[in-house]
Amino acid sequence: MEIHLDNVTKVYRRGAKALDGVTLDIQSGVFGLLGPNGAGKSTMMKMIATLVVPTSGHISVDNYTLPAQQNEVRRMLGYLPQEYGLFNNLTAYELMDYIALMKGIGNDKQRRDDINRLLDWVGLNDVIHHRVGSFSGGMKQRLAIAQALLGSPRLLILDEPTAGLDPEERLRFRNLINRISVDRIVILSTHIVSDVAAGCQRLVVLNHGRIMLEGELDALKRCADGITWEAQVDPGIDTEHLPGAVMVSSQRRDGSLYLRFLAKEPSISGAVPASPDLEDGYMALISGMRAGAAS
Ligand SMILES: Nc1ncnc2c1ncn2[C@@H]1O[C@H](COP(=O)(O)OP(=O)(O)OP(=O)(O)O)[C@@H](O)[C@H]1O
Repeated sequence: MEIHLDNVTKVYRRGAKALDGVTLDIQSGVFGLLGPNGAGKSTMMKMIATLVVPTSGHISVDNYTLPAQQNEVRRMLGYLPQEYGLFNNLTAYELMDYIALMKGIGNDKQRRDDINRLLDWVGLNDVIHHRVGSFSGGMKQRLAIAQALLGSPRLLILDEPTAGLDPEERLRFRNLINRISVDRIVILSTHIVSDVAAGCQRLVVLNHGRIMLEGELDALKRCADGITWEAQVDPGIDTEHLPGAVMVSSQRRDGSLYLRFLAKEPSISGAVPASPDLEDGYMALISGMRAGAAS
């Protein structure tokens, strides 16, 4: 399975350029779409989900061209939109049943088996017959993920799927995604770096509608090679205004302040080089301190 975007641009009616000449190939596996708010992630996902038409450029999913063959693409699609309005008066089972019918899963036994299996998978087996309105935010999100999986879609698009999940649920979600990613494309968008750390084979970093980096996770780390530093400093130091530095984190421990920052030269005495992680690489890219390299 393969998705191809060729020089895709989207300009919304009031002039916002959400995507700006994006060219990209996506193959089977988990593909992460990372970027700050407004980067264009949702727009790209909606385009692949056949809900937004590009202003210019071309998109194909397998041999189908969008928007001309959108019905063929919809048949292989599971989609979790960023804002998912669930029907609060239905039970989890009723909601899943309704969506399964909409997706054309007509066989009663298959529908029942699929629903029970998926609700079990996302850990909602105890509340199958409870009303959705009584669910916590995390439970609603898990139900929204389960509905996207109905019909075993070969293409799964998850827009900010971990929003509203607590750390334990995040972990459960990552395991779930790893288990279902075989032989299909899973595209997930997030602005949280650790969401892509577990499980994404490839990722794209988007900013202002453009691809800043495309590659494997290591390519993101490498963006902060040679510019990541750690220092133990006086707690009174003004960390907001360190010349030429981008602050990644600061932690107070035992009366001292421990800084992790990016800089071409260590602007603080006693700073030692640190081995970059994904967060450092992401900050380096987004702050413009280091241009990304395709791998
Ligand atoms: N329907 C719309 N009409 C006009 N402008 C839009 C529309 N949808 C998105 N935009 C604009 O396009 C740009 C990209 O938005 P998009 O939602 O694709 O980004 P995003 O990376 O998903 O961000 P977020 O995580 O905040 O949703 C933003 O400037 C946004 O304001």
